[in-house]
Amino acid sequence: MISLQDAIAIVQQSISPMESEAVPLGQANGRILSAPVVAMRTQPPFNASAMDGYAVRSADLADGIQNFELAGESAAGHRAPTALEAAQAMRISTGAPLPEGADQVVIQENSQRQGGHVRLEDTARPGANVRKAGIDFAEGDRLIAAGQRITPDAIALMASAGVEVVSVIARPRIGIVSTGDELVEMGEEAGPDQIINSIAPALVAHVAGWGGEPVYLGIARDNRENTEARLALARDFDILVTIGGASVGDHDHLRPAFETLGGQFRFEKIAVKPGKPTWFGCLGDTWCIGLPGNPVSALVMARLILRTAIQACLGQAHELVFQTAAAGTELAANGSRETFVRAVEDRRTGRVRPLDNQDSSAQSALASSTCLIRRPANAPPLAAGERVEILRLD
Ligand SMILES: Nc1nc2c(c(=O)[nH]1)N[C@H]1C(S)=C(S)[C@@H](COP(=O)(O)OP(=O)(O)OC[C@H]3O[C@@H](n4cnc5c(N)ncnc54)[C@H](O)[C@@H]3O)O[C@H]1N2
Ligand code: MOO
Repeated sequence: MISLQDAIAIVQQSISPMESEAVPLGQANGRILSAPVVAMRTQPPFNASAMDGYAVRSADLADGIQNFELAGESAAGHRAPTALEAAQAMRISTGAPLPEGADQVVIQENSQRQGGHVRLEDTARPGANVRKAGIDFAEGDRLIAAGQRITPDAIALMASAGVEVVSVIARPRIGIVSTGDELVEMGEEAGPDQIINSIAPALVAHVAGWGGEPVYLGIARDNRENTEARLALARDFDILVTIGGASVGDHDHLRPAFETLGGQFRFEKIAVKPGKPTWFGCLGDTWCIGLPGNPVSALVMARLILRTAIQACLGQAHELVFQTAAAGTELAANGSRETFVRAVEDRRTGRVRPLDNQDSSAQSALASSTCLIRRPANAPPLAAGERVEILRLD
C-alpha cells in the first residue's frame, strides 16, 4: 500500500494538461486561461470626470477666480462640446469626458449656479476628481496570466478591455459508473434489500464544481459481462471513475474486468482511512479512478484523488491546503493508515470536534461536518487544545 502523498504525486505526474479551446467570454466563468489576456483597449479611453460637478482649469482656482462663465455641458457618452478657456467652467457628469484645457473637477456640492455663471469654492488641485485615461489599464497591457481561473471580476476586466473570446483549457470529460446489484437510481422503486445510489449524483456535482464535465453512465450490475461493458465506455472519456466494487469481495468484479480489458494499475490501494481500496490506472488513453463503495470513503477520496486528477487535466497543481486548529477533545492514537476524521469547527472558539459517527457509510456525519481532521499514520494520542491539521470542506 502506498501513502496518500505518493498516490497524489503519481496522479499529478501521470496526467498531462488538456488542449486549449476558444470560448466566448460570457461562457468562460470558472475556466482556466491557457494564454495570457492582453488589453485591446485603454480604460478609461479618455480623461473622465470621477464626480458630478464642474470641470475647470486648476490654474484659474490658483489665481483666486471663483466666478466662472458656463461653457456648456459634458455628458457621459458624448465628446465635450468645446475646449475650456480661462475663467470658464463646464457642467460635467461622472464618467463624462473632460473638455480640453480642464484638469480638475469641482464637485457640485461646492458650487452655486447663477444663470450662465457658476460660483465655485475649491482650492487648486490639478487632477482632483479626474480619472486619467489609462488609469485602469492601457491597450497592450497584460491583464491576466495563463493558468488563472476566470472569475466574474476577471470577466468584467476582460469585457472592458474589449476581449470577446478567451483561450481556455478544455474541460476533461469525466465518465462516472456505479456498480452493485443493491443500487437503484433516485426516483426508482427500491426493493427491501436495496439502497439508493447516492454517490453518483454527489460526484456529478463535485466534478462540475471542480471544472470537469461529468457524464453519468449508470449502474454496472454485479456480473463480469456488465462490468466489462461499462468499463469499455472509458474510451470516450478523459477520466473514468468507478464507484464501489473496489475491494476483495466475491462480487467485486471491477479489478479483474479492468485487467481483462488491458487496464494497467498505477496503484491499487492507499494507506488512508477512509478510502483504502481506491485505485488508479489507465485503460487505453483514459485514466481510471476506482473509488470505494462506502459513501464517505468515496466522497473523501474524490476530494483527494479525483480532484487532483481533474486539476492535473487543467494544468493546475492541486495542493491540499491544510490549516491548523486546536482539537476540541482529546484524540486517540492513530493506526497505520493516515486518517481523515469527520469534524465540526466551532466558529466561536475555532476548536474542532470529531463527530461521534466515524463509520465510512455515515453520510449524515459527512454532510454535517465542516472539516476533516488529518491524523498522520501512527500519530500518538493528542490532548484537547493541541493543534491538529484540518482540511476544510467546501
Ligand atoms: N475483507 C475485506 N473487506 C473489506 C475491505 C478489506 O480490506 N477486506 N475493505 C473495506 C473497505 S475499507 C471499504 S471502503 C469497502 C469498499 O468496498 P467496495 O469498494 O468493494 O464497495 P462495495 O462493496 O461495492 O460497497 C460498499 C458499500 O457501499 C455501498 N455503495 C456502493 N455503491 C454505492 C453508491 N453508488 N451509492 C451509495 N452506496 C453505495 C454498498 O451498498 C456497500 O454498503 O470494503 C470493505 N470491505
Ligand atoms: O477505507 Mo474504508 O473506506 O476504511 O471504509
